[in-house]
Amino acid sequence: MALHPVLGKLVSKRVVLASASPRRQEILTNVGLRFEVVPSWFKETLEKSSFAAPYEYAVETAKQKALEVANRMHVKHLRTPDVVIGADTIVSVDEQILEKPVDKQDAYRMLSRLNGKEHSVFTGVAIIHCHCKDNQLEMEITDFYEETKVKFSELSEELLWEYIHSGEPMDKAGGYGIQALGGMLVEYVHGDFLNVVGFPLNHFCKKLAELYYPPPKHNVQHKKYDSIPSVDTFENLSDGESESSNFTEHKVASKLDSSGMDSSGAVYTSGKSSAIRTGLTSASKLPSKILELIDGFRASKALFVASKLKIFDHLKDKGPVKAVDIANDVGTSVCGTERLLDACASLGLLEKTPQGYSNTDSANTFLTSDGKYSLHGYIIHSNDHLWPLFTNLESAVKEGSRQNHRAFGKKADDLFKDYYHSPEVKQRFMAAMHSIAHLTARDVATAFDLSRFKSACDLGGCTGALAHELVQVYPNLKVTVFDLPEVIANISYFQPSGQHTAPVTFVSGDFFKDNLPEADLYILSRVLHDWPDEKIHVLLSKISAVCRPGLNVEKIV
Ligand SMILES: Cc1cn([C@@H]2O[C@H](COP(=O)(O)OP(=O)(O)OP(=O)(O)O)[C@@H](O)[C@H]2O)c(=O)[nH]c1=O
Repeated sequence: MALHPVLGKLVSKRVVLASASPRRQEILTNVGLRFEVVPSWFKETLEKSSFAAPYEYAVETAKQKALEVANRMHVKHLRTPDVVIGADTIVSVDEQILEKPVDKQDAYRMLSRLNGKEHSVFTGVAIIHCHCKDNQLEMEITDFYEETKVKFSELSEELLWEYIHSGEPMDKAGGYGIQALGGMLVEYVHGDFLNVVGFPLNHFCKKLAELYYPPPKHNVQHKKYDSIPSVDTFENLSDGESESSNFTEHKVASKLDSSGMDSSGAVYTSGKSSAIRTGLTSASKLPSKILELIDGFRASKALFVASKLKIFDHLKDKGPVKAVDIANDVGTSVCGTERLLDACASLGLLEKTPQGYSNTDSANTFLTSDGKYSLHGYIIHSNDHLWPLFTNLESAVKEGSRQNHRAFGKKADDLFKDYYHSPEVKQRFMAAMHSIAHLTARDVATAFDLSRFKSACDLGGCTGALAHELVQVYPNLKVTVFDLPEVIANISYFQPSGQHTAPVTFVSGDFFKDNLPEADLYILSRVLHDWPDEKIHVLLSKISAVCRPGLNVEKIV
């Protein structure tokens, strides 16, 4: 594929995406780019009237976002990245710039302006190459923008409000997301679709091609790339030609050698430049997805162990702490702890400074055990339960059976009896289900329009995390959580505090044996995968028998 050679140039670099936009992360991940995400703290408050054209505002904002991250990482974390990418997407209509709406009324104002008209979406992008010289940060900034024209159909007030109530507009420039429900509002798109979504991938690759494969000096005016050069063009470029650039193939190769990526040794240890020249061995061919899969378990295990040792709890609300102090408090070896902490820092879970280690924002939010959005329970379940099972995956494939006997020394005839046989395992399992359900509940609840349903039954709904979110999103919905008596007896610990619990009721029973509570909508979330086909058939038949004719059934699995 033609784009890979140029993205391959980034393989050995520490690339940072200075953006919190999940769409940008997805667009770049989808093409195999490996990067850290460090959202920028730059406030998007530049004076719009001081820019001659809307795109200049987007480019400057993108640049400021990237500069803020590059400087912060250099100064605060002593982790100077090689490349920082910043982006800013704006919508422009009638010479006005629209960014993300601040509330529903603002979204309505924006969508009304776009209604029935053509507008432009501009994304400004900044690519900053960083070098650290004598502890000084040196930066080379490249920026560009891309424009895409989008036309909205004539839309009724009712439709606009329905769209606004879906929640989709709120984190999107212009108040719409073309990639999801907002796509239904759009009559045509002229230009790069991904530019509207938040990142002009094609233009980005062209820029990288210009940077990494600059035209030879004697021929500058003839060798401007109008489009992304083909693979052949890249492979024909000799090392000598590339040496004229700061970003040479040679540098890529030597970095890969020294970084200890021994799994690629066959490619890179046969001599730096010759390795690059032979067909198989271009940096573009580095199978980064495969390497990630090979090494992925180490990263998971580092996270699991740090969570198990409650290192993120230990660092919560503290300034930097030295490895030796953490080791003393946790009761672990100093050398082992230091290595684990370093691994966590390189995985972006901790920050490391000469003063010691501290939690990143996302560690504080997701990895401490008592946070509102803590994933601690799910991590511990993954470590204590799923890890030993997956270790026996080979036997599971060969034998076609569960591996509980190998992993835990006893057969699992009924998975849930197994979970609930001891209070400790039950608590762990419920905490795991609660943490992942709580975190994803809002997305699940808003992925469907469930407003026509008056009552719902969440079968196997455990602690009610999804149920509580559903009644928030659909105030007219009453939700019953149906789960085993052992579960229902233990739910109080997980209930949200405050007023909003009234429409959720808990009923205990076994959904294979007992009558199901009456409801317009039945939800099976994280349930079906646990059971063999015969059991699923029993369950779905029971649901089908109690479903009332005339009401649609949504399936959330
Ligand atoms: C028009 C449109 C925009 N977006 C999103 O709108 C945000 C723009 O805001 P931003 O300020 O450029 O970025 P951000 O989300 O605040 O992140 P950051 O880079 O950290 O400032 C980005 O998310 C884009 O995907 C869509 O997802 N779909 C669309 O059709």
